[in-house]
Amino acid sequence: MRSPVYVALDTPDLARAKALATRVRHHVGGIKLGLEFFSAHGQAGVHAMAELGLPIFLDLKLHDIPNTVAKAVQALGALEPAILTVHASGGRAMLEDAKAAAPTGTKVIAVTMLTSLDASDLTATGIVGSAHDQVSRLTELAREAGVDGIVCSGAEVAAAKKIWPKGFFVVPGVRLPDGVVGDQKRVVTPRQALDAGASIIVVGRPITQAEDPDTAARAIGATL
Ligand SMILES: O=c1ccn([C@@H]2O[C@H](COP(=O)(O)O)[C@@H](O)[C@H]2O)c(=O)[nH]1
Repeated sequence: MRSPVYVALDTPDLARAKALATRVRHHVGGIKLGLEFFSAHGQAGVHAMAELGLPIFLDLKLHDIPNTVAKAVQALGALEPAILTVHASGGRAMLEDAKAAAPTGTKVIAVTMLTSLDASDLTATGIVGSAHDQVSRLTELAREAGVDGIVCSGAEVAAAKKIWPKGFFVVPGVRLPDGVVGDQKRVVTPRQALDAGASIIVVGRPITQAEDPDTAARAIGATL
């Protein structure tokens, strides 16, 4: 069975991304390419990474008016990513149009509340309620809009799964108990995320910044 761990290759260096992916390929289920990589290398870079044969999660977190997002999704279609992210807060029409514009095999996943935010960040942006309330609200919206699932932290995934039992749940902000948290605020361990209902977990720096990335990836896999 394929590992539920997707490694986030957050680097603008194509050679480094390829080298990292090659080292950890037997311990992960796929690779996640985000804004840092895509801004540096665009579609050509994604094609180059796809040659490694692992599923590609294109984490661009699209967020704009429905027409613009739909056209962007269409333009990305040739890449046929396994997973593509948009922001749930873009609204129902944007989510519906993103899903309609995506290739059949691509899961369109809505980011609810970034794992780098906590309750005080919500308040500062004028959002009423807890992280749990916000994720629940946006999970319901994503379900109604017909996308395939959501991104949330491991602290909310069980509640989100109750709202949407058939949803696909992506959980970043994952750390081993003694791990460096960095800019993440809502963090759980890989095991906790999966036990709570994550479909896949995203792990970046704990693997990519490790002295020995394959040992780090293997160590995370051993806890699952
Ligand atoms: O809410 C979110 C959505 C996406 N991410 C992305 O996941 C990885 C996490 O990297 P770490 O180094 O393991 O912290 C990164 O690419 C983010 O862009 C997220 O962290 N939270």
